[in-house]
Amino acid sequence: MDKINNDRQDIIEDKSDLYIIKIGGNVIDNSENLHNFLKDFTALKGYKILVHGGGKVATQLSETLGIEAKMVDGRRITDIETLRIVTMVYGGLINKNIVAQLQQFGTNAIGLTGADGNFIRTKKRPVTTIDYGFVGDMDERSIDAANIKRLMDAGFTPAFCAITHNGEGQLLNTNADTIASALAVALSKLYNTTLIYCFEKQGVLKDINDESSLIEEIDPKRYEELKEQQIIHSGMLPKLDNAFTAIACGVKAVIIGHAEKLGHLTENKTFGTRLINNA
Ligand SMILES: Nc1ncnc2c1ncn2[C@@H]1O[C@H](COP(=O)(O)OP(=O)(O)O)[C@@H](O)[C@H]1O
Ligand SMILES: CC(=O)N[C@@H](CCC(=O)OP(=O)(O)O)C(=O)O
Repeated sequence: MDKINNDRQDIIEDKSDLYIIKIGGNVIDNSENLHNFLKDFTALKGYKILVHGGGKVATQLSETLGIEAKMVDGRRITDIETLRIVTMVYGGLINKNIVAQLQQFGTNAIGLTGADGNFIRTKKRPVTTIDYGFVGDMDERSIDAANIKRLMDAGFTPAFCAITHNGEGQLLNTNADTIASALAVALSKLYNTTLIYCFEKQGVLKDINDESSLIEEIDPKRYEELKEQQIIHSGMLPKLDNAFTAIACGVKAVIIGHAEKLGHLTENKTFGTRLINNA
């Protein structure tokens, strides 16, 4: 075992397998699908971290409260009212329900924002032509990998929501795909890390309306072509950008696939779209 010199603390490299699994808002919104997914998550052996979104639920609550939900390039414009809503929805309602269900299945989950344990510190996105409000951006020092490892060594399974903090008392809203990718990169220094994006489709599709049109592998060149042909658009663009960043920065494998297929990993079978880093 090698000793790694981490900025914040010295830690021992483990190099066990670690799965970082992100679950998207459309699955969370369906209680049966979420339940099945959490059961499959529990069945997966080894070290695991869950990251969840919940954008769909936050949008619904905003609208119920008469606050318009505004997204630009897949990111939510987060004014102070919206920050209150996302904190309640992601950090409270969704996170605690997920933790309770994981406990029911036997996973000793601990529900976290980035402020808890100071595990994820971000910086408020600077105002340019667009003011995103209380949105937090990550950098290479944002994640405290050493203390997350300690939590897992103590037997806990972290379940992160999409709320972070700036270390000066301010909570910030951070895209859950980005959190999953940054966690995977930081923890890949310590573990053999696989990043899995689970959502409501079979993976990256040639035709978004045809679930049988799965693209099984994508490399950076193919990604550029698919973008040009507008086969990939909207929320899939930041997801793939995050996924390619992860694989270029030491993450062993990245999979994008249907939440109902997570159980394939327990049987050592793959699923969805795999990213190839041939850069
Ligand atoms: N080629 C594609 N294949 C699959 N989904 C795509 C594709 N292009 C765009 N999308 C869209 O990307 C969405 C996934 O992104 P997003 O909504 O951010 O996911 P999540 O629910 O995981 O946060 C899909 O629901 C789909 O509408
Ligand atoms: C800044 C920003 O956009 N944050 C996201 C966080 C939630 C999220 O990522 O949820 P899904 O994975 O379900 O899309 C948002 O509020 O929508």
